[in-house]
Amino acid sequence: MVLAELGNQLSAALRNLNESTIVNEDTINTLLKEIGNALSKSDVSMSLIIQMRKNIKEKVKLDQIAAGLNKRKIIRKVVFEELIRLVDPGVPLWKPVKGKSNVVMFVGLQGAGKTTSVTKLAYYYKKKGWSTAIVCADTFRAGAFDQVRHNAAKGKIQYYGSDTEKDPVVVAKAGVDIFKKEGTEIIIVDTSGRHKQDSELFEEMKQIETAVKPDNVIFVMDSSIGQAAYEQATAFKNSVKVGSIIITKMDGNSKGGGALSGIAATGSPIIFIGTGEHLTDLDLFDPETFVNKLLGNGDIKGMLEKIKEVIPEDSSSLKEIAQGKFTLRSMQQQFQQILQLGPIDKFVQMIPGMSQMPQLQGNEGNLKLKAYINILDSLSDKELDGKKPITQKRILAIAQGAGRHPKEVLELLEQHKMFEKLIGGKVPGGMGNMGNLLSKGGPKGLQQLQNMMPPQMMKQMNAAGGMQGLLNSFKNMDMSGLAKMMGGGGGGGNPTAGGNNPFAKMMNGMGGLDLD
Ligand SMILES: Nc1nc2c(ncn2[C@@H]2O[C@H](COP(=O)(O)OP(=O)(O)OP(=O)(O)O)[C@@H](O)[C@H]2O)c(=O)[nH]1
Repeated sequence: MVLAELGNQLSAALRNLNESTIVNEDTINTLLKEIGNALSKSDVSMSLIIQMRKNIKEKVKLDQIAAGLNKRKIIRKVVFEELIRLVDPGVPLWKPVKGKSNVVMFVGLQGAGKTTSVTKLAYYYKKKGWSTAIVCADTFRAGAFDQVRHNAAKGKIQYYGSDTEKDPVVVAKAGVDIFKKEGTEIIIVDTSGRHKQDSELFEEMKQIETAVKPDNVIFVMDSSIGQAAYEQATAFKNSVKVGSIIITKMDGNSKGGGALSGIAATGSPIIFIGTGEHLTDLDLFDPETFVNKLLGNGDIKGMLEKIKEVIPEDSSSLKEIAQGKFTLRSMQQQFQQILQLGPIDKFVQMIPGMSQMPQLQGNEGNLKLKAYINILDSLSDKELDGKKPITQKRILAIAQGAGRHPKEVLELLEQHKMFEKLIGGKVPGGMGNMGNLLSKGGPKGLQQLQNMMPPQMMKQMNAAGGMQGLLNSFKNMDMSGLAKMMGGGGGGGNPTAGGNNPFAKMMNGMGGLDLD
């Protein structure tokens, strides 16, 4: 993950603060030094670091903190606020207006990820019910229009471009006019990549801006840009009215701090981050969530949003779950929905403390899920609905039909039995009531789910058996181990172990949702 190293070092600095026996000026100076070093190693510009250290110093006045107040907590809060300030210039986010044409122009350095992000953004709004279109005004790079054509086709998005017209201003204006006339709500203009030194290309960019009068100019920045970020971003800001930022390739391993300096240079807020090459690899940016993830505190908000996106409130499997039933068909439906969450590894990273686990790279969870879906697809309707038992002979036939090992079929059936028990409320501390929450309440139910999460989640997670075991459970889709570890009691363990532990309940609840 980009900025992972920075996150580790900042977390370590804050841990040192927690572990220090006394808190005095020396403690603060040491902390500031460690934070400064971490930021500097990640390519954050020196002027930003100096400013941040000054701000922290000014806000933390040890001699003015009343006796009895927790100094460490106050310092941590100030550091957190200042980290947020690094990624949040405090400017309101641009929001398109429904029912009118909103023109968005993309600018950025060559290869920053503009064309990819243009399609992702168009797709994002399309999925939310907006009419969207792409205009390719990159007449400079050979193949740019083909790339737009190809990407747009993938997302079934309207597009405009020209194979013959060489003047990008003409193409941009013509495309925007056409889509405006059609009443398209989001019209995104992709422009060619340019470098600070390309004065001609910068002039051309200004002309496109004048011609299409964008409601928002989005500056696309590659997270690996490094120290050059500030200067480059300033050059763009001085030429066109940069209103928002998208940082791309956040799924990579770059240091990432340079991009943070780019934010300061433009004074514009980040609206999205690119987290992969696929159409859906675009995440809304929320400064607080970002810093929480950076410090390994997880992203519960994002996790709930994702669940809300893929599990419809009227899902028949949720209705069944609410009634304490869980058939293999429900399991099949839920697995399919979970796959829509994207890579499971990414999802798991939203859980506190797991964002920086190197073991989470890869796609094993999804492969397992797909294997299970293959097996479930080989079942007959009666078997899926629990109207016919699955015999030994059938297990062999199902395995053959799905192209999987019979052991995996057995494993799946065992998992199903365990979920069935949990959902049926046969396991104390199980998820009987979770199905209700989610199926009846929809988003409200999710809110309740969120409320059930204890603040000391991380502590409990560690106390409950350690990260590695938990991680393995996630990766192996082994809910029984996970439930046991959380004190829940699935899969033949002590069924009463869950007690009133809310975290155990939550994990059991997730078991019912097949999030693992
Ligand atoms: N891993 C990853 N790759 C990305 C992301 N965004 C873009 N890319 C890749 O980055 C490369 C360049 O992306 P483009 O969208 O072509 O970049 P561009 O800014 O339009 O390029 P020019 O038109 O030449 O300026 C492509 O290989 C993309 O697949 C991202 O968020 N993550």
